[in-house]
Amino acid sequence: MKPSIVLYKKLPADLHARLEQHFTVHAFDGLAPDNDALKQALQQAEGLIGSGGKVDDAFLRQAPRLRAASTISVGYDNFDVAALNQRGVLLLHTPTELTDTVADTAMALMLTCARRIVEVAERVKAGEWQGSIGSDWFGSDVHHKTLGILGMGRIGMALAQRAHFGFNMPILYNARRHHPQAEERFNARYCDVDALLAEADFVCITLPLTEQTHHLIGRQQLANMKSSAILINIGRGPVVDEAALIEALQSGTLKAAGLDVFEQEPLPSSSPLLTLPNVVALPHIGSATHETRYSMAACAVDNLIAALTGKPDRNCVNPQVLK
Ligand SMILES: NC(=O)c1ccc[n+]([C@@H]2O[C@H](COP(=O)([O-])OP(=O)(O)OC[C@H]3O[C@@H](n4cnc5c(N)ncnc54)[C@H](O)[C@@H]3O)[C@@H](O)[C@H]2O)c1
Ligand SMILES: O=C(O)[C@H](O)CO
Repeated sequence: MKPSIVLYKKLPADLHARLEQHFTVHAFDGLAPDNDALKQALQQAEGLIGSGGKVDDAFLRQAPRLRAASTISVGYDNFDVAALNQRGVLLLHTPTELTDTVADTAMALMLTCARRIVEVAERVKAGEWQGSIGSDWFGSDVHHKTLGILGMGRIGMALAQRAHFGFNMPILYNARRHHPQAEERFNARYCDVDALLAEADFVCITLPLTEQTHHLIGRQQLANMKSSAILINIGRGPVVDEAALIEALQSGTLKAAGLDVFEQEPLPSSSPLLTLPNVVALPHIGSATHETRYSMAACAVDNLIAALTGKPDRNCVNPQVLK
C-alpha cells in the first residue's frame, strides 16, 4: 500500500501527479486547525508537504505516524524543530532554488526605495507631471553607496555579488562567523551589528528568524543608523521591531524602508506602514516568480519522495533523526 501524505498547498498538475505515483495524496488548502477532514487525514499521514502554517508539538500530536515534512521554502521558522526531533520526524527544505530570485527582489527594493519609483510613478498616474520636474521628484543613488548585509548566507552572498559587480557598492556584513569567500570575492568587510548600522547607506536583512534574531533591529539600532539610510527586509518580519520601525520612518530618523516581510502576514490594512510614502511594502514575493516557485515545488516533491521511499541525501534540516 502507498504511504499516505497530506499536501497543503496547490501544486502544478505534473508535480501533483508525481506525488500520486508514490503516495495516497490528501490535498488541502492550508493547515486550518478546525478542518475535520484534515485532522482525519493527519491521523494516517506519513508525509506532509506544503508551505506556511504552524507545525508545533500540538500539531504533531495529531499526526502520530508522520515520518517526514517537506516545506516549499528555505525558511523553516514555522516548524518546532525540537518537537520534530523528539518524534523522529525529518524536516526537508528548498535551500538553493530561490537564492538568485530573492537577491533580485532585494536589489529591486533598494532601487525602488532610493529612486522613489512607486511614489513618482503614482504622481505621474495622478496627472502631476505637468512640466519639467523639480528636485522634489529626485531620489538618491544606489551605485557606489555602502551596503550592509545582515546575514551573509546564500541570499546575502547573491546580493553582495549583484551589489559589488553591478553597482560598485562597498559591502559590510555581519553573520555568525567570518565569510572568507565574501571577503575575497566582494571585498566585503566583517563588522559588528552596531558598526554596520552606523556606516551603511543601505542595510539589508537576509537573516533567518530565530530566538537570537527576533527584534535584532529595535529602537536603539534604528537610532544608530544614518538618517539618510534605507532599510530593506527580505528575511523575516519579526527580525525588526515593527512599531519602532514605524516611529523611525515617521520621525525621519530613517529615510525609507523596503519590506517584503512583516511581523504579521498578510500585513493588516490598518498598518501605519501603508500610510507612509517612504515605505515600499510587498506581499512576501521574494521568491515569487513562475520559474522559481516551480523549482521550489519540484524540489520539495523530490525531497519528500526521497525521504519516504529512499534515502534522503540532501536538503535535510535535521539529518540527526536518521541516525
Ligand atoms: N522574502 C522571502 O520571500 C524569502 C525568501 C527566501 C528566504 N527568506 C528568508 O531568508 C533567510 C535566509 O536565507 P538563506 O538561504 O540566505 O539562508 P542561509 O542559512 O544561507 O543564511 C543565513 C545567514 O544568517 C546568518 N545568521 C543566522 N543567525 C544569525 C545571528 N544570530 N546573527 C548573525 N548572523 C546570523 C548565518 O550565519 C547565515 O550567514 C531564510 O531563513 C528566510 O527566512 C525570505
Ligand atoms: O523562506 C522562504 O523560502 C520564503 O520566505 C518563501 O516562503
